[in-house]
This record gives sequence, structure tokens and C-alpha cells, in this order.
Amino acid sequence: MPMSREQLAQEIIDAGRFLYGRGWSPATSSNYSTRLAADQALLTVSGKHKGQLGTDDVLATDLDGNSLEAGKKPSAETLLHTQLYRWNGGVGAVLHTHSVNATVLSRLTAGDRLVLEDYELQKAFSGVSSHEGQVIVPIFDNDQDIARLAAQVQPWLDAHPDCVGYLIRGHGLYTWGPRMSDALRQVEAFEFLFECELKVRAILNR
Ligand SMILES: CSC[C@@H](O)[C@@H](O)C(=O)COP(=O)(O)O
Ligand SMILES: [Zn+2]
Repeated sequence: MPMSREQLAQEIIDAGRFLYGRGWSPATSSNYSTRLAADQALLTVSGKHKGQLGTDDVLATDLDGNSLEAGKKPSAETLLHTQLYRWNGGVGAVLHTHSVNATVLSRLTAGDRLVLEDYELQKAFSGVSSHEGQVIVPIFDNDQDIARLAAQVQPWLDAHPDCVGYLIRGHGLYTWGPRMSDALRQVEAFEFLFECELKVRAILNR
């Protein structure tokens, strides 16, 4: 049975409490969404403390990022969510976080991608069944013009249908999944792997 708007809103509220509690969504940063219908998303409004969301702090949008609820300010990064729902009909939840490790690692990594390899925890990502492959995480330069940033992301998504997430340099992570629980698992996996990468690099001095 499909989940009601109230249930989906509660999933977003619970995700915010968890992600804020882990330190991955500080100071009103981050935005979260679920698919509300084939052609609609339910997204966090802009500027709210993500550890203290209430049922009024979400709004419905169409998949072009237009608000369907007057009087509420959509997340500044709405287009980065809706493009994922349009890209893949199997995406049911999208999470954007702002952890220290994602921010630092994306700044330390030269070039346009982070390559994760030889980590058992790669298997937490959708479609990955062994540590032996590579999980490639593209890194896009930050841009306050979100339509322009979304236009940078789209060709990567189109060329990589198995993409599980991306970084925005000095900004944060986007990841997604069929359900909120999948997206949350992937945030945790990314955070574990980002921390491993930073520790390995510090020890190897590279
Ligand atoms: C508090 S700075 C972070 C924001 O600029 C933005 O990147 C962000 O993640 C939250 O924006 P929001 O409009 O609340 O969805
Ligand atoms: Zn952000």
C-alpha cells in the first residue's frame, strides 16, 4: 500500500533528527525529500533546522521544482532533488547532507571524482556486491545558481545510470534510494567511507 503524505512527512522528520544527531546536517543545512506521486516530490522547506522539523516544514512540488503549496518557501536546492526523480522512476527518497568529512574530502580531492575501492562497506550501496569494484563519486564545483549546477549534474547521471551519489565541492553529499531507509543507509556508508579515506590519506600523507 502506498504511504500517505503524513507517513512520508514523518519519514523526513525522522531522517532530519537522525542526520542532525550524527552531525551531518548542522546549522539549518541539508534538504530531504521523498516521492509523493509519480510526478510529485515532498521536500523540506527552506531554512529550517533539520533536527527540529515539524509536519508543516515540508511541501509538495512538481518534478520541474515548482511548489504546489502557496505560502511555503521551497528548499533552495529543490531542482537537485526533482532532477533525480525525473532521471530514475525508481528513486523514492533523496537526502542531501553537509558533513565535515564530505566537505573536507571534496576539497582535498583534485579532479572531478572520488574513487572508492577495496572497502567491504561499498556493498551497502545499491547494486554493489563486492569490494572488488570501484564506486565512483563525481565531484561538481559548488554553484549558488542551482539550475546551472543541476545542468552540470544531468549529463553525469545520464551517462552513469548506476550512480549512487555525488559530492558538491566544499558543500556536501547527495544520495538517494528506492525508500528512505535505503537513502539513509547510503548516507551512513558514504560517511564511513569518507572518514576512512581521510584517515588513510592522513597516514599515507597523500
Ligand atoms: C545553511 S547553509 C546551507 C544552504 O545554503 C544549503 O546548501 C542547504 O543545504 C539548505 O538549504 P535549504 O534552502 O534550507 O534547503
Ligand atoms: Zn546544501
